[in-house]
Amino acid sequence: MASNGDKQSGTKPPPPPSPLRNSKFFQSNMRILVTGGAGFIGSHLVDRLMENEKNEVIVVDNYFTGSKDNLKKWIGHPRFELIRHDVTETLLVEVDQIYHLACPASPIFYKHNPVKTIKTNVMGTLNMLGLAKRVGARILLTSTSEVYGDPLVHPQPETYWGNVNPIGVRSCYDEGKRVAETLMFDYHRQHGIEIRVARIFNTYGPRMNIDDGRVVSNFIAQALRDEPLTVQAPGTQTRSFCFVSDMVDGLIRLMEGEHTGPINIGNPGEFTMLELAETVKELINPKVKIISVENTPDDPRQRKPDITTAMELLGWEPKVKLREGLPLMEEDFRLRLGVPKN
Ligand SMILES: O=C(O)[C@H]1O[C@H](OP(=O)(O)OP(=O)(O)OC[C@H]2O[C@@H](n3ccc(=O)[nH]c3=O)[C@H](O)[C@@H]2O)[C@H](O)[C@@H](O)[C@@H]1O
Repeated sequence: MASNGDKQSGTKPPPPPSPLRNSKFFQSNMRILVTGGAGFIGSHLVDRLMENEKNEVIVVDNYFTGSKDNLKKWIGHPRFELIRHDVTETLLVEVDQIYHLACPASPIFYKHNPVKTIKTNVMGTLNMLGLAKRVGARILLTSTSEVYGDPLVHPQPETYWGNVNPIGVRSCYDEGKRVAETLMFDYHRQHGIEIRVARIFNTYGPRMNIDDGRVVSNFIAQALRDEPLTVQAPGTQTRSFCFVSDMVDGLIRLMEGEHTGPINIGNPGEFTMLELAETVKELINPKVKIISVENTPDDPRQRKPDITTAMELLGWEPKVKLREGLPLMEEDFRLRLGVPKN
């Protein structure tokens, strides 16, 4: 299919991996770099990668939205290394795989410093591609469903080119990720880099920043604090929420598989924001009020992944339903907010 650029003609063979890989005398582990590894999805990915004793994991993070707390169980582990580093600067490390996640992902954070957000997407991705080229590593970019903008096609397949405002307040993120995808495919075609591109749809789970402004974290924190659930108008806008363990499973399958992507990774269960608020109210705090508040510009009106490609090429589909995932996140938020269950 057209969206799987690995079949393109004219692609150069990939740069050779380190000679140590073929050494008869030295059996080294697989070295994996995770940028943004102290963040929400990144830290869950690190947990999964560390479970495999053949992996050494290097995390780089600038801690803008990530936190060392998310990785505390690995600090000091002989197969783990944590580096404070901003991906807009070059990085020289010897690795076999790069999971490139670094970028603020919550709208309030990425809009806080839009110039830095687009620099992270453009220069950060260029730097990681430069590294992949130098050391012959395979690189996976976590792109986003935001590349579809306010989609006119529903659900969104990878072949849809999107409906994005290039000069809006979300563009630093949406267009930033679109350029990052372009860079990935240009490096693949021009330099033979082994690439993987995932388009992540809204993801939730334990370790999300409590006050990061995203809808699931907002509603759960509000329900636990006995504050009204703030549904941004009109409330009929939809999203599809993927539990973080499913997301990590999809990312690893993509990295280990044979397809460049882009591939949508998300849960096709679609909910309006009003439905989500009602579900959180029912599951967590039936006494809480639901109120309507003003929305922000360019908010996509509907979003749902078409995951046919992920099912066919990766044998992947999400397992955790929203009603199963919300209580797991509630448990984590209760611990962090100090609100015990009655
Ligand atoms: O996962 C994705 O695909 C992308 O979605 C997010 O963007 P968005 O879907 O707008 O995420 P939220 O800020 O959680 O908003 C979702 C919906 O909930 C609504 N919302 C948000 C917060 C709130 O308190 N109440 C509320 O009704 C928003 O208006 C929006 O319609 C972020 O841009 C990225 O994390 C990510 O790449």
